[in-house]
Amino acid sequence: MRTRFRGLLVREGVLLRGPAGWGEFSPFWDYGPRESAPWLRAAREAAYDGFPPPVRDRVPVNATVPAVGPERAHEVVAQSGGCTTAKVKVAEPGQGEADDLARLEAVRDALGPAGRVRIDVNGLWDVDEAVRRLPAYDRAAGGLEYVEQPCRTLDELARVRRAVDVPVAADESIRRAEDPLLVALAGAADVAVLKVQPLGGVRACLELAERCGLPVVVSSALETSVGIAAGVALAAALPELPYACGLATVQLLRHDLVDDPLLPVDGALAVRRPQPSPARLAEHDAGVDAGWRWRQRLDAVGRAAAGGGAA
Ligand SMILES: O=C(O)CCC(=O)C1=CC=C[C@@H](O)[C@@H]1C(=O)O
Ligand SMILES: [Mg+2]
Repeated sequence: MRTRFRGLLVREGVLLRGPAGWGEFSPFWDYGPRESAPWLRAAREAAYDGFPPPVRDRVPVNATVPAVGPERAHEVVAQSGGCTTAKVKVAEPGQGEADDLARLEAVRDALGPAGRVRIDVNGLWDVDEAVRRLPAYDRAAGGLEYVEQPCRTLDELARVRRAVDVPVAADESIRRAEDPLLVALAGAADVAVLKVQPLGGVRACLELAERCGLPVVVSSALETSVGIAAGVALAAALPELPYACGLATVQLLRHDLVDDPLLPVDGALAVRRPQPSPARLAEHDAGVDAGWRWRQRLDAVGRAAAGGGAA
């Protein structure tokens, strides 16, 4: 990673190759075998089944702004490849409200008045804190498009949604839920953030999108361009795509595995599936120890996916 994101400085994963192409299996290490089973299904879909046909050939994307200082936040937006929407991380442990507000002001300044700004709290506020803070964040951002996962539980999201004017998007409440559809039933969100790997693949997400009835923002799980291509395939196949997607995250990585990475041009990603290059695969081989850890993990997740194994 270029900057610490989600507490991470290094991203690891496995690529699977099958008759339909390459798939990426890269669950974060805090996902156990059972929770990682959908991630494996997503990689297998990419490798063995391929993706459903697209209905568009470009996917508008947002710049993703980590919990950095205002100067750096300004640069991230200015160098984002023409993105007119930015998602800003807030509520970083160890930082305060003043850090968030300064970052939001810098992002609005970089985007200009026509840009859109959304924030991601990753569930770190309680209801009172969300209701108290959101008006100031809304002002500093010059208007918020939505707040992603302001609190942890569905009940809390629903209470925030009733108390504030800023629309609420659900992310963890969908990707880490036993039943991802509950979010719509509980009236907890205006927008569903869908990530292909944790939700078990492009087709599983299309079905979920149809059943939950909420507008969808497709977002990444910090994959290389191989995994991002699956997110792009989902965004390209959705009947409606009213928001910019969180798929411009290859920029957060220092390296990629393809020669022609999925980076935005004029604020959008082209709908395509870049291939990893043998030279880059060799260069970024994670080594014998990591290889061994991932083989063990694949075995455990494979067992969990087949119906056994630990959580
Ligand atoms: O949505 C985006 O702009 C980029 C993706 C992104 O923010 C995330 C990817 C993976 C893990 C998460 O912590 C984070 C998120 O919470 O949405
Ligand atoms: Mg999120």
